Amino acid sequence: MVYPVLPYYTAADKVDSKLSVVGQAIYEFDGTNGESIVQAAKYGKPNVYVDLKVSAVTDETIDAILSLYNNGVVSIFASEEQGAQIAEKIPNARITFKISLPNPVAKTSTAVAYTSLDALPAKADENVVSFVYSPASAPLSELQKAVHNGFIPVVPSKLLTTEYENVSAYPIVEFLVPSLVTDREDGLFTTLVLDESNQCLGLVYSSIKSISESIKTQTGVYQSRKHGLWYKGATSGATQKLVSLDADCDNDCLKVVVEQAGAGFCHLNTNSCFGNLKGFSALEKTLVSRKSDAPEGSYTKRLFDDEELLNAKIKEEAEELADAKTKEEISWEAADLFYFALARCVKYGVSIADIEKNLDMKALKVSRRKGDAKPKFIEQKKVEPVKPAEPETTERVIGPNDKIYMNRINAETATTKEVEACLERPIQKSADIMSLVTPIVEKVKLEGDKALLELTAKFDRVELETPILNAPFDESMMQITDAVKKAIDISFENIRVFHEAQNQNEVMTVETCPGVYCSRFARPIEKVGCYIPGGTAVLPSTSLMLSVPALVAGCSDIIFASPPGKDGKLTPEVVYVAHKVGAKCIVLAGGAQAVAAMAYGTETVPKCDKIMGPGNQFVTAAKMLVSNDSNALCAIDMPAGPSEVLVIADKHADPDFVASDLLSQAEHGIDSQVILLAVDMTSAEVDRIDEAVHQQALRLPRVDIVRKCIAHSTTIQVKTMAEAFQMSNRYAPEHLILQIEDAESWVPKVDNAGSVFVGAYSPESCGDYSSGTNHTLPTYGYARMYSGVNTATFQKFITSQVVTKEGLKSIGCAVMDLAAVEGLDGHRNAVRVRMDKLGLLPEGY
Ligand SMILES: NC(=O)c1ccc[n+]([C@@H]2O[C@H](COP(=O)([O-])OP(=O)(O)OC[C@H]3O[C@@H](n4cnc5c(N)ncnc54)[C@H](O)[C@@H]3O)[C@@H](O)[C@H]2O)c1
Ligand SMILES: N[C@H](CO)Cc1c[nH]c[nH+]1
Ligand SMILES: [Zn+2]
Repeated sequence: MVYPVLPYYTAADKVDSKLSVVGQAIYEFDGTNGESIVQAAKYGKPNVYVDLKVSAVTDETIDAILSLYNNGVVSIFASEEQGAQIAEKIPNARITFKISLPNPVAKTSTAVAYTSLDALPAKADENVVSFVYSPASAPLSELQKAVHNGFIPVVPSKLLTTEYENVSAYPIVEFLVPSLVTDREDGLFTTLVLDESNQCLGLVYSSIKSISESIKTQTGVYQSRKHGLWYKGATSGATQKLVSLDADCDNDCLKVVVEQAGAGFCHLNTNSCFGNLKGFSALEKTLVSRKSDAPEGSYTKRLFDDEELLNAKIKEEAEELADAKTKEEISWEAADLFYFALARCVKYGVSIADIEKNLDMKALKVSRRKGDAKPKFIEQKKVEPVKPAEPETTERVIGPNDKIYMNRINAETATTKEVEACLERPIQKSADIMSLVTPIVEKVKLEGDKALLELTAKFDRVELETPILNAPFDESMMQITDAVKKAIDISFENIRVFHEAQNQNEVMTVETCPGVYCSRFARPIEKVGCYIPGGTAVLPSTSLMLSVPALVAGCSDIIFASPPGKDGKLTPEVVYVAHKVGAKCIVLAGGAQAVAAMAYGTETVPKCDKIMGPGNQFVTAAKMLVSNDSNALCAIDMPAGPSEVLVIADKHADPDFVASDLLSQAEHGIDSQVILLAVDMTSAEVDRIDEAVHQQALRLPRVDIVRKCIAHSTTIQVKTMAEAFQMSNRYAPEHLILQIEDAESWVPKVDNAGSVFVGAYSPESCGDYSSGTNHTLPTYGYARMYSGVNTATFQKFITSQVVTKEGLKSIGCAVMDLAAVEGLDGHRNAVRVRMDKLGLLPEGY
């Protein structure tokens, strides 16, 4: 049952919030005031009805009615004739037919409204909601009689709240009186108290007096069986704002909806008498309280303050939900999405009840009969506010049956901007990626192993019992074939030899002036973290590239980290290398969480002084994040992100070789990029490379990745070698391949690159695995200022000096003069006292 009175508002009436407890209202609609009805409907969130008061139902009226329905209007009260006209245009129109007695009742609707109180049927039809218009002069007793017979009186709103045309206002409670029944001896009404999300807070009792007080004060007031009237929260402070009142189907139980303040409803300080709220209501409550008093620096506070972070999380979780497949994954991802979505709602004061109201409103949507739309309506639909579309990507999509070829541009005819656009890396904006990675890093920092295990379950879809594998490693974990073992051993040795040659372990000493000896010596960094990627492909070669230089440098603790496979195990080749270099342990985790664990340490993961190694955008962003956190006290090698290659080729290059080099990097990942600078080549010559790319790509198992990478990779035709090197130096590629005549003679022109592959027989794969150079190299253009991993990456250099008496004589005055310029007398004095004792102090010092 709904509250048995329907307050009527004319266009001139002011909406009174007190009446919203009735939960419904009807507004007069003259064809022009639709917008204000929609606005009024939002006030107090009642069920909204509309009384149609137009002379004729025109197309404009229909448009306006459609808009009313679609903004949540429950039903339009209309004459039988106008109601029929509406129904003809809008198939699902919800109409309450106004029946003038003694006309026969045409039951074409689930609701009817009688236009006068006179000659009503004895009882309202149980299956139809029956309203009855009451004149302002109708005595309360007559209205109560109608209620008793099952009708809902439509009463001028003013009559319910104020003095109206010299008639005393009717207390709203009086409309409940004739309908409520109770079988209790004390005459009280059993009352359920609920919050706005329909969560039951508890069971109490009401009397007509307490209901009347409740409406008057707009708060929760009940009837205590021992203590009389009970103003909820009067002593505890846990007050209630009255939202609505209702009775159940047989009128013997009241439903009171409230907004509960303070600790909760129950005297035991729980949210409800059935314990604390759970699920959405609990989350909403927590977020609302965090919004007002989240501690500075907390994650929730950051979420509320940083719109970009919050929005990025919503998008990320939505994508993950879309990708989730199993029941567990879907519930996990949906929970994450709802959390961030609700945080955004709370930030803007939107409650779960508002969302539910919106859902109900959407369920009420109707549309015009097909083919009947008037041009004006179509235009209106066009301008309906829509969510701005995501910017469309201009990137080409290479489908499974399409030819796999690179974009092509001629630098001679293209603008500088167009060329630069082709050389832009296909990476996520750093602000976006940072906002994804920051909470991951924070979580591991705060929760240690627990977070590490949770994030591994989330991102790598594997549930582990421990995130660490400590040395000595079990033989069974490094079962590899002899051929692979031999390949690793050969590569190991070449890498060792090349990095040993770089080892500057001699003390370097220079006498800068007589008696002043300056030295520099290297010391290994003690604890080093080696990140070995394992997302789209596990890269045991990277474990060699990081740990062999660490071994050469003499680092005492070598810590590996690599994401485990779906079976929770590590690649045996990685374990074999870990064993070979004497690694202390292997962290079974990947991504930003592995980086955070090594940077801050956890219960099981040792804190590292420096983290090395390549990885995807999450890994690279996390490395940059922790290296900027002075609390982490952790350095990194460099930003080594998605692989990339730039090939400079001329007409002498073998198209198959060029294509194979481009593809060997394109297969790394969809965020990799490959660039070809074709120097003084004809279009036909470039076509041959394109053809080779297509043919070779089709034979690769990772062709799907290749397609996506090639779609944002370009061949740029340039005229001269000078132009090519200028462009390459600006791009600063991770790998530079020179497939040009007399390639070695061009090496001096290289200013910026991670590693250079010179001549037709130096494919990049050799450097990736076995030649001896390191494959962990700067990407994104960081080759302009960073070197690739080398032995020095694992060392720090300490300087020392010996200043003799003679030395003091050489530089003492210079030190004192500069200290005086800086106003640092203590510095000056440290030289002065010495020179004084030695009798070396010149006049004036
Ligand atoms: N520059 C170099 O020297 C060099 C060398 C070798 C490899 N690489 C590059 O390293 C990269 C390796 O990338 P990869 O993905 O294969 O392995 P990865 O180990 O770097 O990343 C995988 C991890 O990313 C995390 N992850 C995945 N999706 C995520 C998400 N939506 N949110 C948060 N975390 C997420 C997961 O935890 C997963 O373990 C490739 O781009 C390759 O080109 C570069
Ligand atoms: N080309 C990568 C560096 O960008 C390294 C690698 C490992 N395995 C194969 N390739
Ligand atoms: Zn590679």
